[in-house]
Amino acid sequence: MLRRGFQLVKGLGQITGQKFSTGRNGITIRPLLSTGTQWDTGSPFQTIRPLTMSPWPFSTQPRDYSLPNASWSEEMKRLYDHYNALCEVEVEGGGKRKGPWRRLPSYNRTIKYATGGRCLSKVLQAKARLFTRNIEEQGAGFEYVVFSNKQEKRCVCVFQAGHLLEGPPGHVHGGAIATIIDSVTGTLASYLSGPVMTANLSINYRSPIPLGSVVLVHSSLERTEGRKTFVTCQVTSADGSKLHTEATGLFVSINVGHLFGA
Ligand SMILES: CCCCCCCCCCCC(=O)SCCNC(=O)CCNC(=O)[C@H](O)C(C)(C)COP(=O)(O)OP(=O)(O)OC[C@H]1O[C@@H](n2cnc3c(N)ncnc32)[C@H](O)[C@@H]1OP(=O)(O)O
Repeated sequence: MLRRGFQLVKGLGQITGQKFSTGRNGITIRPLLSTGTQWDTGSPFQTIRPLTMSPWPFSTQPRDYSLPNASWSEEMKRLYDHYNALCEVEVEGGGKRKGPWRRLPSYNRTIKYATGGRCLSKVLQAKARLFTRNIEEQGAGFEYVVFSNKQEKRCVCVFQAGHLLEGPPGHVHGGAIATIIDSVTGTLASYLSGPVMTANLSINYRSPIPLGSVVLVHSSLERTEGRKTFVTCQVTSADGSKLHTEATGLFVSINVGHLFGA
């Protein structure tokens, strides 16, 4: 029992990136370090609330996949530069200040404890990767960067679809399009409403997306109703002249304990 308790504490330290002090019997007393966003995970860790979550609970510095890499086409880089420039505005006297847009960093891992109320096995902990960031070869899968505008409650994603995302010959698979739409709308919903899960995604495919092309995924808040966040989404060609896909999404706010079986 004590041994199990110690394992839970050790595991929790891995989630939160914190060190916990232990008493003579190896029982947790209090966190030694407390920074970052507070997340109440519910059971099975009720004895050591309040929990705090560091932004990155792993020891090595993660790669930010939203930054340009060698696989990005000229079009992708141009659009990145365009939206990146909107993240800062010039002020009188020559300085700059933050603009209305933000580039959202993007990593290939989430927290180690993710499902079913149980700790993931060590193998899963080590191997789990975010679905959209799990292809090592640059440019082969999902290359994308999301910019958000909190004031206007919308975001735009610049998305370059790599050769491993083929569905119909020479064009992007519908499931891959659904994936990027879920990611972008989900990012907007969680940016505006905190932790959410996709409850419903409704997609109309209007025209195929050529493999290797760069498209824009626009997402806007439609409305919120209690725990429900409704968003809309349009995927267009880079110049906006062609509508490829449109979608609506419903995201339901969750207590993070939902993911831990609480
Ligand atoms: C920057 C960081 C980035 C992070 C960026 C990460 C981006 C990736 C985003 C990926 C997101 C995913 O893929 S998430 C993975 C796919 N999704 C899932 O696996 C979700 C599985 N479903 C669930 O866990 C659950 O059903 C929930 C959480 C969705 C809802 O369950 P619940 O919490 O018990 O809530 P419940 O009472 O059922 O519903 C609450 C309200 O929503 C309504 N509601 C619930 N489901 C539906 C539905 N399908 N269609 C219509 N309405 C619905 C209910 O009628 C109710 O309305 P009312 O009575 O209040 O009016």
